[in-house]
Amino acid sequence: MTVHGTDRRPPRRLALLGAGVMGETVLSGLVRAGWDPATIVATDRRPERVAELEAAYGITMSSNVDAVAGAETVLLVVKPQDMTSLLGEIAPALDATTLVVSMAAGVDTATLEAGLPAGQPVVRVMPNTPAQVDEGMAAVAAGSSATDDHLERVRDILTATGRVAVVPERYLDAVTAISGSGPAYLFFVVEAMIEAGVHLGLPRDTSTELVVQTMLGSAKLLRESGEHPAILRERVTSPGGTTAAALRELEDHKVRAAFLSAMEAARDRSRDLAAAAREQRTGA
Ligand SMILES: NC(=O)C1=CN([C@@H]2O[C@H](COP(=O)(O)OP(=O)(O)OC[C@H]3O[C@@H](n4cnc5c(N)ncnc54)[C@H](OP(=O)(O)O)[C@@H]3O)[C@@H](O)[C@H]2O)C=CC1
Ligand SMILES: O=C(O)[C@@H]1CCC=N1
Repeated sequence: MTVHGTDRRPPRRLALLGAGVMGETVLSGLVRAGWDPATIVATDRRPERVAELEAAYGITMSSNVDAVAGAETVLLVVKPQDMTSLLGEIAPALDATTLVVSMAAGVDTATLEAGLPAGQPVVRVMPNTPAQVDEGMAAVAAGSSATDDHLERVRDILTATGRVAVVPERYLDAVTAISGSGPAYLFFVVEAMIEAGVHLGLPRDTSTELVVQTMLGSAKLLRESGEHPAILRERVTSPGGTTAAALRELEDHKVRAAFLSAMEAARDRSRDLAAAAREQRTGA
């Protein structure tokens, strides 16, 4: 059921604007963590998406302007390219005390603040999709009017689905390249290893199980041992053995350098998105 207005419902604690992949990741995590769906209102552009999310989570879907009216916290989870117009749409409807949290790659707090009423508290977040299984990694930076209480509120939302680091905003393009986009690189590696297993003659399901459990077990070993990855790698690499033969190929193919270039490209793309958002704003 789509409800507009504020009649006889509990106070809206959270408005989530843009319920795509990342928006649903946050939404589902909060509901899993026990947030009352009646205190969450979300929006999306596509009517079929609205119906799907109402049915799945029992939350209210609304228009952007109705959603932000009276909300304590507004989460912006639209693509960077859609941010300027969304800010323009909601700015007149925001209460002065409402905390605005952006999860968009690139778009900096100065640009967000410039599109909102003066003094509006803003926090920028870079989350990632492993939050879907409560193993997220999010980094958070405060805008010029955000207080420690605002950061604490954002931390409460994000710790429902994983870990949170508060960082200086100048780190966020690098964070985006590492943990924001990072799951995609690891899925890419997993995909390549599964294909390699098939190439070596393993049935696809056997190869998949071997690779996925190896990835999970290696991550757990890293976390629980606290050892440097180079030490753990050395422990697998028997002198003159199979691992040394494989690692030699990875070095010959410059895989380490490729990772560095890939993450520089992601960092640079984040900067480009920021510049485009600034231009959109000043051209608006
Ligand atoms: N996916 C990820 O792993 C991560 C994403 N992010 C950030 O999260 C944001 C969203 O990314 P993602 O979820 O992947 O993208 P999606 O395209 O899946 O989700 C964005 C959603 O917002 C909707 N939307 C666009 N404009 C509006 C509007 N004005 N009002 C309401 N809804 C709107 C889109 O509709 P439509 O389909 O019609 O465009 C879409 O459903 C991005 O800024 C991205 O940088 C950050 C970290 C990780
Ligand atoms: O690819 C992107 O732009 C978004 C930001 C980080 C992960 N996904």
